[in-house]
Amino acid sequence: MTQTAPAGKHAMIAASADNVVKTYGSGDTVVHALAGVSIGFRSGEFTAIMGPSGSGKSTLMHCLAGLDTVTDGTVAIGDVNLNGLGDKEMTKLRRDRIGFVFQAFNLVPTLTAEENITLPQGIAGRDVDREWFDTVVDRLGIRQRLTHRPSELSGGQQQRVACARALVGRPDIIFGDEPTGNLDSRSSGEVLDILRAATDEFNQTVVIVTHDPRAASYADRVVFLADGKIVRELQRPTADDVFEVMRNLDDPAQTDAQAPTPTDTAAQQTGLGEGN
Ligand SMILES: Nc1ncnc2c1ncn2[C@@H]1O[C@H](COP(=O)(O)OP(=O)(O)OP(=O)(O)O)[C@@H](O)[C@H]1O
Repeated sequence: MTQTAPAGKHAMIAASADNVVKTYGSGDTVVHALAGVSIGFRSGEFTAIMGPSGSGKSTLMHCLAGLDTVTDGTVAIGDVNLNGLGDKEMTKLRRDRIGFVFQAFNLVPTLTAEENITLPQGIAGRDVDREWFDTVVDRLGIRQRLTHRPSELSGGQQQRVACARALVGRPDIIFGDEPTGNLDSRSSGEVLDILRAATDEFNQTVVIVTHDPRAASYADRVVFLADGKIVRELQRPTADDVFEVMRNLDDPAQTDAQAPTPTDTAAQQTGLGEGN
C-alpha cells in the first residue's frame, strides 16, 4: 500500500473525552446520559462502543464529534479542545478533521457516487487528491459505480460510497453511528472489512457505535457503556466474548458483577486501555 502513516502516529490520541458529563432536562425529568466518561482513542485504532439501549453510546459519540455539547468535562479532537469553539470553528473542525458514516448512508440522492464522495472537499474549497481518490475507490471496489446515483446502488454499495466519502478527506477520525445497522449480514461484512482495512492499511482512526457483537469483533478495542459510564473494555475480542459481556450488561442482576476490574479501571483513568 502506498499510503503510510507518519512515524510515531500510533502514539497519538485522535480524540479524547475527559470526565465528560452530559445531562438532559432538569428536576424530576433530569437524565444523566453521560456520568463522567474518560477515554482516549489512539490514532490508527478501530474502536467499537457498545452497551444497552439508553446507556449513552450515541451521546458520547455526538459529544466527541462536536455534534452535541457537554454539560461538564472536556472533549478534544487531537489537541483541540472542542469546548471553547464557536459555531464557525466547530463547523470547520468537523469538515476538516472528522469523517462520518451514518446508519442511513446520508448520500445526496441527486448526485452520482463520485459527486457524493468529493462533495465535502468541494464544500471545503479543497482540491481532491486524485491519487488518493483512486486508491480509496479501488480499495472499496466501487469504481464501476461512480456514475450511479444512490437509488441505483444497493445498501452495501451506498455505505461503501459513504465510507469513501469519509476516507477521501483523510480525517483525523471517522465516526460510524451504527454503520451496519441497515445492512444484511453480507453487506455488513463488506463494510466492516473496509473499516478494518482503513485502520490496517491507511492507519485511519475509526470509532463506531454498534449493537452487533459480530461488528464489534472487527475492532481492536471494544468499550462497554452502562448507565452513562464505561464499565468494561475488551481488546481484540471475538463476537462470543462481546456477546457474553452484553448478555451480562443487559441483565441488571449481573451488572454489579461486571464492575471494572483493576485493569479496566486503569484503562479508564488513562483512557487508553491495555497495550500502551
Ligand atoms: N435530546 C435528549 N433529550 C433528553 N434525553 C435524551 C436526549 N438524547 C438522549 N437522551 C437520553 O439520554 C440517555 C442516553 O441516550 P443515548 O441515545 O446516548 O443512548 P444509546 O446508548 O445510544 O441508546 P440506543 O442504543 O437505544 O441508541 C437515554 O436515557 C436517552 O433517553
